[in-house]
Amino acid sequence: MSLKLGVPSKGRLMDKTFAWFEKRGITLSRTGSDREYAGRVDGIDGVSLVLLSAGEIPRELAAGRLHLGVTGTDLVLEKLPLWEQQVEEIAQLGFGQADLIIAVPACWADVDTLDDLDAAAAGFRARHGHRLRIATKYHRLVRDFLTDAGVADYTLVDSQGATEGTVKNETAEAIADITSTGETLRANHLKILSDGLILRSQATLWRSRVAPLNPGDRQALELLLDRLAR
Ligand SMILES: Nc1ncnc2c1ncn2[C@@H]1O[C@H](COP(=O)(O)OP(=O)(O)OP(=O)(O)O)[C@@H](O)[C@H]1O
Ligand SMILES: O=P(O)(O)OC[C@H]1O[C@H](OP(=O)(O)OP(=O)(O)O)[C@H](O)[C@@H]1O
Repeated sequence: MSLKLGVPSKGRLMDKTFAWFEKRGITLSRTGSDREYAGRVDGIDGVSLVLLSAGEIPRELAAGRLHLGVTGTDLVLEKLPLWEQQVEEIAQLGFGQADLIIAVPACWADVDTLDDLDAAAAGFRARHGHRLRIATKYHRLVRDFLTDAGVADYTLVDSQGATEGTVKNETAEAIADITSTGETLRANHLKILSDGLILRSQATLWRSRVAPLNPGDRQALELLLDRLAR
């Protein structure tokens, strides 16, 4: 057995995570072919690298199959309702910053706030006979946020990618998604509600509170955390 560290298997989070560990004297690398999801850890003993989807890391930490994992705050809070009992935040890594927001068509001149959205939703239902649709993959976070804001007359439609396109494609009237530069929103003629910020997210190193640790794992964990804290 060894201490299992989960890291996103591709894209911006993987590269920046590798660089973050490298700066602290721990080399993470992919081994084998480009398509083989195998990796290794150099610079510390007793730690193995698990490459997997950023979206699956919260579940693996909560199930205790990973001891440590790097993924965004947004994904942990969305996927783990009891996240504080299941994982502990070890370090915010200073990259992968993105805001989870609610956006509507830029041409909706009368809708700039959540109250406006609430009013528009009631009018929409009266006119169209069905509820205003909000496309998102962040179902739990969006529902909780809108409940707190007193917005009720809407329905969520699932969108696992290219969410900003759903409005043009007429499968939703509004969206809730992450934005970083804002370019995707602008390109799709959407505007953020002035009070529509649900969450600020960034890549974070998490520790599972439930993963079993044998004495060797415990030693490796202490050593690793000590190295990362320097
Ligand atoms: N444009 C962006 N800028 C910065 N961070 C982003 C951006 N888009 C996504 N992220 C962050 O990256 C993390 C992974 O996002 P996402 O689930 O979209 O991954 P993915 O690349 O689609 O990977 P996978 O499909 O394998 O899960 C999330 O925590 C998210 O907040
Ligand atoms: O504000 P911006 O800098 O334009 O970035 C925001 C975009 O980045 C993410 O998409 P990603 O590239 O992960 O693709 P996806 O649509 O498949 O989620 C996110 O879902 C937005 O669409």
